Amino acid sequence: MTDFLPLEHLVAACHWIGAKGWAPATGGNMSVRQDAEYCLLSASGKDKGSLTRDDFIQVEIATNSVPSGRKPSAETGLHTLIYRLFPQAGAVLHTHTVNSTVLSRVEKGHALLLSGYEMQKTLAGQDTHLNTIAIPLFDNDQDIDALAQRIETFAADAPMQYAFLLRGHGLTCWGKDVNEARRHLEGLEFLFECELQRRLLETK
Ligand SMILES: CSCCC(=O)C(=O)COP(=O)(O)O
Ligand SMILES: [Zn+2]
Repeated sequence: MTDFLPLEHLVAACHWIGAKGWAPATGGNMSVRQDAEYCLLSASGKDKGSLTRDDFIQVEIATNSVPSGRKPSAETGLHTLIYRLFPQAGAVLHTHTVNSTVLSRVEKGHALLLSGYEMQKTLAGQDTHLNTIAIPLFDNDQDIDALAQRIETFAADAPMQYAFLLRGHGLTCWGKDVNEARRHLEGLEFLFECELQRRLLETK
């Protein structure tokens, strides 16, 4: 994979995610779009904080087929779904943070609602704390094809932007490029921390 700058950006993002402790014990996976047909996905089962460019595997977006025969992320089907649903999505980051894991269990509804936070403006197109941002929240499933199908069905009726949460599992977010996906991840993670602390304090 020579001279593909977005992959360099993705590898740097993986190292940053690892340093933050947001992909512990091989959790998490990351990808970047190559073109309309292919993406590059992190290899399954590796420490995502120390990936190199050789740890990224080409996957066909339409079919999840892997020309090399190597083993990309077990959650490949969620990344390719995002690239199919959103032709403008250029990168996808999935993390296992404590905040997203706990908050997605504490919240019993089908979305996490965020409002009143200035940091909502870290999300593309948001220009005020007065909006309510709904991050869809899906029950986790070990059957990734079934999970992807559930998310696709939801997205057909309710346009998704930025991210979704998997209950007790983590956050999957995306952006037009690696930098935007990274900003969405950092912004959402900050908002989740605020929301968790607000809920803790307000229930005392
Ligand atoms: C080790 S955590 C369980 C699997 C998971 O949720 C994950 O994000 C990592 O899976 P991968 O196959 O991408 O390594
Ligand atoms: Zn995961």
